Amino acid sequence: MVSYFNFAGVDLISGVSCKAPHDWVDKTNTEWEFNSSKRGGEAFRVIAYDFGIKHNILKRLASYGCKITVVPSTWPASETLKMKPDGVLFSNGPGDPSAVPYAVETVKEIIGKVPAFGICMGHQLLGLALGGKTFKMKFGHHGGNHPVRNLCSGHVEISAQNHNYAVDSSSLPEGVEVTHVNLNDGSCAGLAYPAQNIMSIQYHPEASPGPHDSDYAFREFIQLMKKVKVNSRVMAALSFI
Ligand SMILES: NC(=O)CC[C@H](N)C(=O)O
Repeated sequence: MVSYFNFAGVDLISGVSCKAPHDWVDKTNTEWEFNSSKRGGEAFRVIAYDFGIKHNILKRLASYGCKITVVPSTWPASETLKMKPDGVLFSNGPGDPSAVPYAVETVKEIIGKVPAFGICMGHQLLGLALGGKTFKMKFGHHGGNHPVRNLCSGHVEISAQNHNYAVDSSSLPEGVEVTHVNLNDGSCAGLAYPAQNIMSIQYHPEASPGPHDSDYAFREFIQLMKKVKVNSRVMAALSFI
C-alpha cells in the first residue's frame, strides 16, 4: 500500500524559510527582462516575508524598481514596521496555512499599517488574518493553464497555479472583496481589502517561462504603494500649514 505524507496541520514553512534577513541583489541579466520599460523610476522599499519564496517573485519586484529585504518567516512584525517599508510582500510557501498561526499573527500586526501583497501561501495567510477560513482542496490546482477571471477588469487570464489549500470565499468578512475567481471550479483566486491597502492572489504572477498574463499584479502592488506614499507626503505637507 502506498502511504502519502499527510501535511495537514504541519508547519512546512519553517524548514524552507531563510534564517536571517538579507537584501535581495538581482543578478538577472537584462536580456531576460521581458518588459524592460518598467525599470527605473521611483524605488519602493519592500520587506518580503520568506515562507519559501520563489526568486522570480523577487526578480519581478526588482524589475519594477523595488529595493527588497527578504526576512525569515518568524521575523517580528515590530521589526518590519521599524524598517519603514513602502509595502510588505507575503510569499508563496508549502503546506497548510492554518498550521502556522505565528505567521498569521505577524500578518495581522502588519496589515492596515503598510500596503500588503500576498502570493499563494501569502494570500491564504492574509485570508486567515482578515478573519476568513482556509480548507484543503480535493486535488488542488497544479499547472500552467488555469483560467482566472479578474472581477475588477472582467478579463480572463491564463495563470500558473500550484496549491492544495484555498481561502473559503464565503468565510470572508464584509469589506473583504473576492477579486479573482478560478473559472475551473469557482474557487477564490484573489482578494482585496481596499480599506487597508491589501491585495493578494492565489496563483503565480511571476511564472517563468509563463504565462505572463498575471504580471500586472506586480504593477498594481507598485501603484498601491505609490498611492499610500503620495498620500502620506500630502498629509505631511498639510501638517505644516
Ligand atoms: N505555492 C504555494 O504557495 C502553495 C500554497 C499552499 N501552501 C498550498 O499548498 O495550498
